[in-house]
Amino acid sequence: MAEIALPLVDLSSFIGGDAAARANVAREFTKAFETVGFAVVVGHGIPEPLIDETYAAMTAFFDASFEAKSAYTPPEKAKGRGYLPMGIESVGKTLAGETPPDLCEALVFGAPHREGRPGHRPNFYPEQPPELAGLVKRYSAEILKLNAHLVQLMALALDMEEDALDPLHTDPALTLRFVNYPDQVEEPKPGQLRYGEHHDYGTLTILRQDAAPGGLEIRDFDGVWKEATVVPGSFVINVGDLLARWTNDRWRSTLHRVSNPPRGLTGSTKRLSMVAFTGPNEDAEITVLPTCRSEDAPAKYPPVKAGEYILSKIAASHEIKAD
Ligand SMILES: O=C(O)CCC(=O)C(=O)O
Ligand SMILES: [Fe+2]
Repeated sequence: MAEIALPLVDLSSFIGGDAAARANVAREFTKAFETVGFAVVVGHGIPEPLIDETYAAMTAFFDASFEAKSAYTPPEKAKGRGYLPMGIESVGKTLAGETPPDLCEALVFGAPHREGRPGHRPNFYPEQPPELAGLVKRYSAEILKLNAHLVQLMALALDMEEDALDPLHTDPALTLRFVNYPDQVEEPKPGQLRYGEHHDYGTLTILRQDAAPGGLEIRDFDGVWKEATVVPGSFVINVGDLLARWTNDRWRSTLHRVSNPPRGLTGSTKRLSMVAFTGPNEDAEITVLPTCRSEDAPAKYPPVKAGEYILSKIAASHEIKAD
């Protein structure tokens, strides 16, 4: 499998830099998303100890028994919150037809910053390990801070004033998905992957991956699957369908998947990812940006409401069988 080094962007000179430094980062950002649809960011400002502690708490949660974890599966068996055991999701389904279930289990939290508000379904916080709930809330708050920088970087990178998109992100969408990909004792079925090929749905996805074998692969321009190299201390950021649409496909929502580890490494291939899917305010109207259309390249998409668009994508392709 060929490897691809994703374009590396150092955010520290955006977060703390002057106008010239910020413009430079914006140029790198747009180049990455116009070509690969993915970037690796360092200098992101999220404290490494918090990331490590959250990772360790999630490892402890997934190491618990199936019975203990299942106490946090919501009755509706939908993807938006709680514990999702292995066997009920097959993300590649709509693209590749009926495919065997993905070889992962997940713990999902919907927008912790909206908790307690009318209409917000409560999240399920495991009681063990006891530090997990607090860590999820702190991690979520840090991701939101980073996202606020990324929203400004996005605006600048798309040739707007850097605060142009702020009003659409006063209460941003956020889903946190912690995913455990167990060591594969049994050989996967034909066509079965850790996580099947898919696009993300929102604007930017912010992913912390570890260095376990059997990792992220992206489909490059040439149609060839390539393994993304892992940069310690970084986040992988990629463009989702809503953002591609917003930019009239100037930025790419690139197909990606998580591969199975080599059989020869069985015994040491457990992988844990921490994924944050972000989006604008639920009621934001997403109309192709004026800087991404022209007389020669008119808008390809009618306006949509951000929240409705993401929900319809989830409903269409992540349909889950209730038993
Ligand atoms: O675990 C990973 O590296 C990627 C997961 C992913 O693509 C997703 O959750 O959408
Ligand atoms: Fe993804």
